[in-house]
Amino acid sequence: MGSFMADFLQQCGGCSVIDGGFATELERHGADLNDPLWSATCLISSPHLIRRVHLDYLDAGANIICTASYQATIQGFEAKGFSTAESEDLVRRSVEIALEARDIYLQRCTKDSWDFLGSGGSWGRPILIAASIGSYGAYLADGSEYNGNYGDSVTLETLKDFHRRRVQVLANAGADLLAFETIPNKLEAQAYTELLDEEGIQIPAWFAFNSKDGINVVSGDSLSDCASIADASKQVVAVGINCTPPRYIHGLILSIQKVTCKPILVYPNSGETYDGETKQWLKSDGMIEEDFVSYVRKWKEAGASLFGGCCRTTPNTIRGIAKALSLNTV
Ligand code: MET
Ligand SMILES: [Zn+2]
Repeated sequence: MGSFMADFLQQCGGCSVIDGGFATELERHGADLNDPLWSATCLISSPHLIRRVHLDYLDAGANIICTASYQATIQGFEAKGFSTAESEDLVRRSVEIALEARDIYLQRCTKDSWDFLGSGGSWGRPILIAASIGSYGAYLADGSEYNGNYGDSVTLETLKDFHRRRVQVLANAGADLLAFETIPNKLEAQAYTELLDEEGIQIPAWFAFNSKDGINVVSGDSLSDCASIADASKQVVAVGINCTPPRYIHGLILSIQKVTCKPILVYPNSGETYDGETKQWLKSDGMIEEDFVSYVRKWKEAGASLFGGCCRTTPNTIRGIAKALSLNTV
């Protein structure tokens, strides 16, 4: 795993572009995600829309696309009446759709190379498929991915048992890496590193934590402790932050850097906050997309090398980031 990310970043010219908000982009296209499976409900009802959103992000310049599996759990599909085998197929399908999108995109680039060269000449850029894994809190769908409060009855073993089969299925489905996202506490980070090891997972992983105060991860656990757990795992090839307001990112990068030399990734949300009761996103700090993109320079200076967006960011955000990085204006 040692040089996986270094090699990839080198092929990308030093920095790489991650995609933007996936679930919220499905919603913008009209998908109804008011369901315990959230975006994963589209694996059942509208795989074409999933493929479309992946393609939109590739067209916008992303080097890494994250699959629709964030909230796709075997337990969640079983609760809807699917058999275990069908549930595992649906989880696997999330990777297959992303692989299809990459194939379609690359074929189109070969055929329409004129358009492609016209759009910035990024022909042949490397593209990775990251199999998304949301936290146990995301499966509970009760907001606990934003407070990391699982209660005393949830132990390291509970979390390992919960995640084990999905991690195996996703790791064997053809993805290039596993993206553990929105990790709310130390216990879950520890469970992931142990699982990667115990299951002999053959592909690398990244760990992305979330914060709501700009200092600690959302549970209140220390970010340094969390990032150190990631640093200690040979399988982990990048560590960072996702789904966190842009204004906190700079400081968080600096604290991650104190405990790891691994590449740092950041893919913040739009800066709006989600109101679980009204199920609406509220503008909180007047962040507009141009501001977000202009922050990339600061984040790069602070030491991050993979940049993208999370909830409520769009292909436009990603186009802005890709352009800024390719023009070396950041
Ligand atoms: C709540 S964070 C969601 C992350 C996931 N990759 C998505 O964009 O849908
Ligand atoms: Zn998000």
